[in-house]
Amino acid sequence: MNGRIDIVTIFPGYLAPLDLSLVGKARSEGVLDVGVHDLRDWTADRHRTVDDTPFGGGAGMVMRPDVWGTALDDVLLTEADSRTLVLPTPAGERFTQAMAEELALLVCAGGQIAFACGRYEGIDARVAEHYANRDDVTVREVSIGDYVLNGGEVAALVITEAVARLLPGVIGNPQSLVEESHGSAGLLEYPVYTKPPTWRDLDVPEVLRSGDHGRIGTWRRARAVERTARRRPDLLARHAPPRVREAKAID
Ligand SMILES: COc1cccc(Cn2ccc3ccc(-c4cc(N)[nH]n4)cc32)c1
Repeated sequence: MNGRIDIVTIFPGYLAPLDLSLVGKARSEGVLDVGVHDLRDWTADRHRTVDDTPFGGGAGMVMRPDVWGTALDDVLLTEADSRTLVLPTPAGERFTQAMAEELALLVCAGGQIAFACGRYEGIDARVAEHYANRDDVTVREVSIGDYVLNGGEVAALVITEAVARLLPGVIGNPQSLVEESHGSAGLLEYPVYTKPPTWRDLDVPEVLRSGDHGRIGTWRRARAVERTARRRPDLLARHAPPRVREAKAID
């Protein structure tokens, strides 16, 4: 796997968590290449200006297209198998596990994922437009949820972690990827327990201590369906077997 992830930001320190834990270990072992770049390194003025006032008026400032263009032309690698420019924004398509899998497959194939982390009121819209017009770059404007952050860095951390953990050699036990929520099962995670068997008068469900793996599997699936129905019925509809979906269509 010789793909890579690059992140351009005016707050490189925000991406320090990528030096830690599993992603940090994968980077130090050469399993994954991640580059963090300071956008101000591509400014040409003594004040290292990256923003300006918005055309059409309104509060706040907008990030300049010229600085972003100079930076991204440098960061986007012609030698990569592919180039995907991810622009975090509240106005983006929703980030999902399916998108994480798509991006992970690109990185596995030697592709580059480049994040442009905006601040202020966002990045001049022509930056996304320019790179979307290039036939060697794919642009994804992505939201990590229906809430407003102050910039794209947290979204880049979220997306990078969700993608990196799918890459070969990053997490110790790939089997756990199969069993996870939003994974192939499409249901929420069942509740998990460990020792002690009783804690503050609360007992671990007896079935989990029975050693009967058939019963355990049935219990876990039932808890996952129950939890999904209660907390995320939208996922359950997607997960329902075809006959149930047909029945709903008939109703
Ligand atoms: C662009 O429109 C905006 C409107 C109000 C504030 C901001 C602040 N802001 C700047 C850059 C930026 C990048 C991503 C996000 C973001 C993503 C998600 N899921 N929530 N918030 C927010 C960002 C932007």
